[in-house]
Amino acid sequence: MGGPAKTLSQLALTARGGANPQITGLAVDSREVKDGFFFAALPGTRVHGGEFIQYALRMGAAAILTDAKGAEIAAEELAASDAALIVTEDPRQALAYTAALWFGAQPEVMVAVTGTNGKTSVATFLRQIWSELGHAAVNLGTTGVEGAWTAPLAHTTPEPITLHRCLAQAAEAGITHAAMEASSHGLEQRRLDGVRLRAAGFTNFTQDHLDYHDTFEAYFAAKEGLFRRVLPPEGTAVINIDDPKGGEMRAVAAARGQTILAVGQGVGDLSLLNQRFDATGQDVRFSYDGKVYQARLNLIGGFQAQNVLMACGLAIAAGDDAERVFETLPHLITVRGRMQLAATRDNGAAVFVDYAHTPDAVSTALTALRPHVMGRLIAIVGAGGDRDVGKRPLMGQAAAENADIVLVTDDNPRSEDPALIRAAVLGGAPCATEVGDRAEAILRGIDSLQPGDALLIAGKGHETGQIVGDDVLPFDDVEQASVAVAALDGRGV
Ligand SMILES: CC(=O)N[C@H]1[C@@H](OP(=O)(O)OP(=O)(O)OC[C@H]2O[C@@H](n3ccc(=O)[nH]c3=O)[C@H](O)[C@@H]2O)O[C@H](CO)[C@@H](O)[C@@H]1O[C@H](C)C(=O)N[C@@H](C)C(=O)N[C@H](CCC(=O)O)C(=O)O
Ligand SMILES: Nc1ncnc2c1ncn2[C@@H]1O[C@H](COP(=O)(O)OP(=O)(O)OP(=O)(O)O)[C@@H](O)[C@H]1O
Ligand SMILES: N[C@H](CCC[C@H](N)C(=O)O)C(=O)O
Repeated sequence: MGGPAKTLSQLALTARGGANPQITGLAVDSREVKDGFFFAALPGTRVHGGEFIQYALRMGAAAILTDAKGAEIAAEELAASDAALIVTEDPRQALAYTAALWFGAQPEVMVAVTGTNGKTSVATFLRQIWSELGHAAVNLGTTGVEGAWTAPLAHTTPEPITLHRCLAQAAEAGITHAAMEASSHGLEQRRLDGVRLRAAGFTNFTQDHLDYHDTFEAYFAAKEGLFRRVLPPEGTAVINIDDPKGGEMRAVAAARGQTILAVGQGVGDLSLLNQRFDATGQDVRFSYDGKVYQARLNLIGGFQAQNVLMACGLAIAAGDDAERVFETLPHLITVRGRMQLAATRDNGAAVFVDYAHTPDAVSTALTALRPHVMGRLIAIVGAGGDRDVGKRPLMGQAAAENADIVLVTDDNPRSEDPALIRAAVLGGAPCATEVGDRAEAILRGIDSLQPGDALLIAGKGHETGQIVGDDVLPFDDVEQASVAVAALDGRGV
């Protein structure tokens, strides 16, 4: 994949001294370098990639891309080598454009969506809409590549080499439409800079990832990069103007000359007017271009209507007819691990699995379940290890404020002591019950369900493993829920 060797100049790169070798492949990790490769030695969060230039040269690298620091670290080895050297202030951006040129093809219609919560949901709904309209479509993000062509992904927004390899494979497989998620890490690290977008969406902005971005301002600046840098001026920005940061994002996009399509509740170009909830979903009324529409959504959770409207806005912005887009809405199905009905007890009580792993998502998910539930709302929450520590008590608080009963349990403790993470979550939910073992928490939560009650198991959604230290132990909330219901109600799974 990537075709035959290309010279540096074919990749729009200029090396010091004008060297122009043939490149046989690209690598961002020195351990993947082979003879004739281009190695991007990037400044890292733990170490500078310049430390691995010596190894890459030994493996036969024909060209090295780095910044001044990387060139300084490997000055001696570079001087002794005849590999071409490209030094730039922003090697991550250069890598993104190089990967785009190397792999060449991208699906013809590409859009991206950013925001703290809702990216996977919007991208998945958009892919479903496109598929209903007859387009060969995929969505790419936290749940991998899904749709007419599938592949696993390790990141929500893959690094440029993986991303462009994947886009080129999708294009070669006949995929014409792709909706991708733009994570703040991905934007900040310029992973999307070489992607040709027609439209981009902004869902919302609340607390997450402050372990990486340090401040809210830096976190927002990363997200803004989608409209400030990646989406071209002729693209359409689909903005949720209900979010307190929506106005700011709209101003960034407008200043760049992008067309704005505002989505909101009772305001905006695509405006949600009413919602009526029942046990299996909701009926929605909305307006677009001066006309009022009504549609059935077989989706649980009021916020999913906002995500659906954002997906509609992106489909329209990317070129589809609005009336035809709206006709697809009754066919949309639950996104894996997002307000997914995992099991139902014999007494009718329902168990939902959801990926809420931020304070706002926990409160949104629980608030959204209320109108679908007659009895009590029980929540199981936990927070991930090696992630934003500030969000832990806030997640506990969000659960305590919006559920009738809360159980605090483990969610990917990674390298941390799970008891300390639980203690931090319990700090915001002092009345909660602590049950470290997640399977036991699920069993106890389900055991307590009475007729009309519902249980929300938050945090892991589609995930299939519990990360403890360096081990990934098989664990699937949906599976655990159905096993527990079967055991308690005396049926086979
Ligand atoms: C924090 C973060 O985003 N790190 C990403 C970053 O790596 P880094 O800066 O930490 O790398 P490093 O370990 O300091 O090493 C520096 C450089 O040396 C290279 N290296 C390292 C060792 C070696 O032997 N040889 C070598 O060449 C590395 O490939 C790297 O380019 O650049 C790497 C290459 O592009 C990424 O793989 C890596 O993602 C790591 C694995 C990661 O877990 N990222 C997560 C946090 C992430 O990106 N998450 C987002 C957000 C999800 C969400 O919204 O919830 C996502 O898009 O998935
Ligand atoms: N529009 C929304 N507003 C607030 N919360 C939402 C919204 N959409 C989804 N959520 C909550 O966030 C959770 C994660 O949703 P989703 O996976 O779509 O977001 P994401 O941005 O892709 O997250 P990540 O990048 O971390 O995977 C959902 O399970 C739900 O609890
Ligand atoms: N993309 C998010 C997912 C978090 C999911 C939750 N289960 C956790 O492990 O904290 C992250 O890596 O921060």
